[in-house]
Amino acid sequence: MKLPESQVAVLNAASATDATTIGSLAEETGLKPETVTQAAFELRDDGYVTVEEREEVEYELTEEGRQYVEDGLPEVRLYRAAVDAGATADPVQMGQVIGASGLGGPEVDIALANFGRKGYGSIDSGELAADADADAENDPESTVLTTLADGEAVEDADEETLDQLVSRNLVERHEETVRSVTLTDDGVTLLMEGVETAETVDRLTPEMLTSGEWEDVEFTEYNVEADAPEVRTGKTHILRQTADRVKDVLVGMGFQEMEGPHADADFWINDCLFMPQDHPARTHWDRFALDVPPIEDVPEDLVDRVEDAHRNGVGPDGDGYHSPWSEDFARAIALRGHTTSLSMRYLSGHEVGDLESPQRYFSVEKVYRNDTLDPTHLLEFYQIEGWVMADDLSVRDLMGTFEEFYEQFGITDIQFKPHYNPYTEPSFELFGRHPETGELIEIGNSGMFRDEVLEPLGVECDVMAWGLALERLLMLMYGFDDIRDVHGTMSDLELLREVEVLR
Ligand SMILES: N[C@@H](Cc1ccccc1)C(=O)O
Repeated sequence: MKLPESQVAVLNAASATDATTIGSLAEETGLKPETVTQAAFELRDDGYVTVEEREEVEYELTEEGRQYVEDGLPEVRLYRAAVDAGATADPVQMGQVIGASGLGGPEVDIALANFGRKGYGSIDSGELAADADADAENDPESTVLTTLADGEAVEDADEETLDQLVSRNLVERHEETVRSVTLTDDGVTLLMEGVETAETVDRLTPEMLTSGEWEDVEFTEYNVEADAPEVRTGKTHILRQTADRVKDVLVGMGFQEMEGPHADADFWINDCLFMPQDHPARTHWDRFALDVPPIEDVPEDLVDRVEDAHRNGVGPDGDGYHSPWSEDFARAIALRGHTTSLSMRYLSGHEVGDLESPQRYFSVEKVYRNDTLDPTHLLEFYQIEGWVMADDLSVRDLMGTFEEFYEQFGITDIQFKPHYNPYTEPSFELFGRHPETGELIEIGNSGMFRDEVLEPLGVECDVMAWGLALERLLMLMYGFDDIRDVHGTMSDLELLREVEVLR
């Protein structure tokens, strides 16, 4: 019988009476663990060995854990110093105990937090009292750390202590699948009958192609189940990937990209949009105001026209808001709550000069809102802003554009709901169905800019516009139901590492 070299090596190294781990087989044969695993699976498929799998948990000291094995846990050192200072009898000034303990830097906070948690004593108005009955010399966490440092197994240690050490980042927990190989009767028979090494080739090379050797060699079969080393390279976050894809799609639809400041004048964020200065969204509740000098660079004549629109409206039947309007208020700086500020900058001619119809512009940029965090709201998110300027636009154009856009992401059942914005008429909210929960979720807001917006800007044709949430698009594409899984400090790293990139 002829078998590939690695299989022959594994057969010879395996035993019929004891299960041998892939690790020991790799050591004995001098082959890589993944090669041994592959050979073992192939032999198993032919009935010559059995492969047993077991999940094993291993614990390893971290750098900090190792440090504490040498120096003692900070809370234990604090307790010793407290006992020496007589804090078991009467409370002692905390500063004195800390000084005597030799603890410094972040260790002090660590010591204090764990001192209290473990019941070694208490701290009250700057004084530290130690509990005389506490047994800091037999601290279970210290014991586990020393056991690990001695290279001994900690399987018997209390689960809670291990969890605590892992959460303190003193110990790392590794879980792995350990496979062991045992010869079957057929395997033993095969060995007794004798096996020879077959020359198999595991990859095709350019040399083999040119020499024609490929025609005669025997190729190793692929085993897609074989363990391969896990490679964790850096990769682009799916939010960024999706943002890039959105940009590509919009560029493909003939749009140009807008750029502009994250911190901007209220003038561009709100006033140009005919948002009354006493609008609820303009109060400090929603807005991240910045304590910086007001903007200087705004065209005076535009400020006048915008003020006039607010006070008197536009057109012969125009009517303004009859509410206060102040230029200082307009010039104050805040983090933009939407990127419609960019649309205003571009439509006014302030960024790239006066624009001739038709035009299409977009941005995929961050916006900031003082919202309450929940599964669908973050304090900052990405908005897909866009507008089309043309001589004669209708709601059908708006809807058609969204259908065309979302279709590129596999989303074909967009729904529209009439809405109100101070700056568009008519206005529509967009909804899409969440692929997992089946719920309709809001994915954007849109409309045709009103004359009160366009006239001061000097735009004489129609403009349809929108702001779509990139994170919501992501939810529809990937089925996430909590946006905090992909964005921010609570993100689920495993999910981000493993999520398949949809193209
Ligand atoms: N600014 C709106 C989106 C929008 C932009 C342009 C026109 C209409 C709506 C929002 O943030 O919800």
